[in-house]
Amino acid sequence: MNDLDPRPVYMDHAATTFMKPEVIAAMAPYFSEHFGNPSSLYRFAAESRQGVETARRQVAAAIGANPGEINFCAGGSEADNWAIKGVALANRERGNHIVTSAIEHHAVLHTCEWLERQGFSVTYLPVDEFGRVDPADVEEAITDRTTLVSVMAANNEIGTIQPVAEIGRVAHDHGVLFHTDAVQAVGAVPIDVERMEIDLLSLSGHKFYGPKGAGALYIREGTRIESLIHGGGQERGRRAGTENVPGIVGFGRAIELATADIEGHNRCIAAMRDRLVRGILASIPDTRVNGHPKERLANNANFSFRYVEGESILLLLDAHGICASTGSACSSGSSEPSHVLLAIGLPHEEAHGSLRLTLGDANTEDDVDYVLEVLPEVIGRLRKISPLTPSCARIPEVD
Ligand SMILES: Cc1ncc(COP(=O)(O)O)c(C=O)c1O
Ligand code: FES
Repeated sequence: MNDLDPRPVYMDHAATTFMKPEVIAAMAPYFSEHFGNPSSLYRFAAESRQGVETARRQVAAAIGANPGEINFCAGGSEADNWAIKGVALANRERGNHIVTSAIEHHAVLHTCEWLERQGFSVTYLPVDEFGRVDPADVEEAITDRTTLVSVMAANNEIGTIQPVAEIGRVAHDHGVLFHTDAVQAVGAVPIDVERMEIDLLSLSGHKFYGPKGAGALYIREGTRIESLIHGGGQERGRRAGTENVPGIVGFGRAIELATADIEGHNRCIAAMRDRLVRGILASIPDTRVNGHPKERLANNANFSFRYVEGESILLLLDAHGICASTGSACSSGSSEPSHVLLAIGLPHEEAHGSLRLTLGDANTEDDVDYVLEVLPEVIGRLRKISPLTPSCARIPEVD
């Protein structure tokens, strides 16, 4: 970004995405002319009802489900809470044990911790150095008291894709339900709930160019699950509250667009990402790439730069108009760096200097060039002033 071009270089698509014009266009009439309450009986409200049902079909088609198995809610966090608390509470007489992984999103981890405080027991599986869960570990962790396995489809920080189908098979071999948080995977990894043996799957619209505050939980027909939100009879009595009709309509259109050509989209994004990674590794010494070399989201690049601190990197990048993320957490008041980076075995110092760049439809090759121009300078400047930098370290040249 310079004085002539105030557009930021946005490389934080894992945090959220802009909304596609087609999505905004699909939503627009539901803010104005089709404002009826889908539950109302007069004909005027039928447009709203149809908007919701069209979206339900679009979501179902995108993941290989039946429309009746799609339940709209307020986003990925609610879907995760619903899946885990809902299954744990509904199946209490069968058991009180849940198996999950150490690198789940906090919407899963904090939900599991809450359940532990209510008397449930949770196994947090370790991951390997690339962030993969071993299906054999899932099998070993399952006991006759286990009611749910919850392992994310793809990790939001390091982009690692899990062997979801294998984990689903293991869970089902033992008669245990399988939930996956697919918030980061939808639109990037083809999802088929039948083939992958998934019973519950969390989705969030704002990660695939849809609206924020719109999400869904796929619940396989016949699954025993409690509701979290009680009240009216919306969502066939499973999730009360007047529907966010424009949000649901946008969510449906966005998932349809995001899953139309996953392979072609990934090819294009991965080409940019790979050039970015190569350029960074070539120009900044003492750098490592975190996550799986192959089984990773096409748009994700996660680095650790030794001797520097992630939040300082972000501040300097921000001063250059670059939006990115870090796994370090000073500003949030926690002195602990990312649980994901620690779980893949990074020493504390390296986990502190992490940077996540996630590409998407907002990016061009020029953006990659710009980051490749700015980042070595930023890291060089920080290493020069860092007390951690040894005198023998090679520091990128700073003007
Ligand atoms: C893997 C994962 N799960 C859940 C969430 C929460 O989704 P939402 O922001 O829609 O509540 C996120 C969002 O960052 C995520 O990346
Ligand atoms: S110094 Fe920032 S998270 Fe540790």
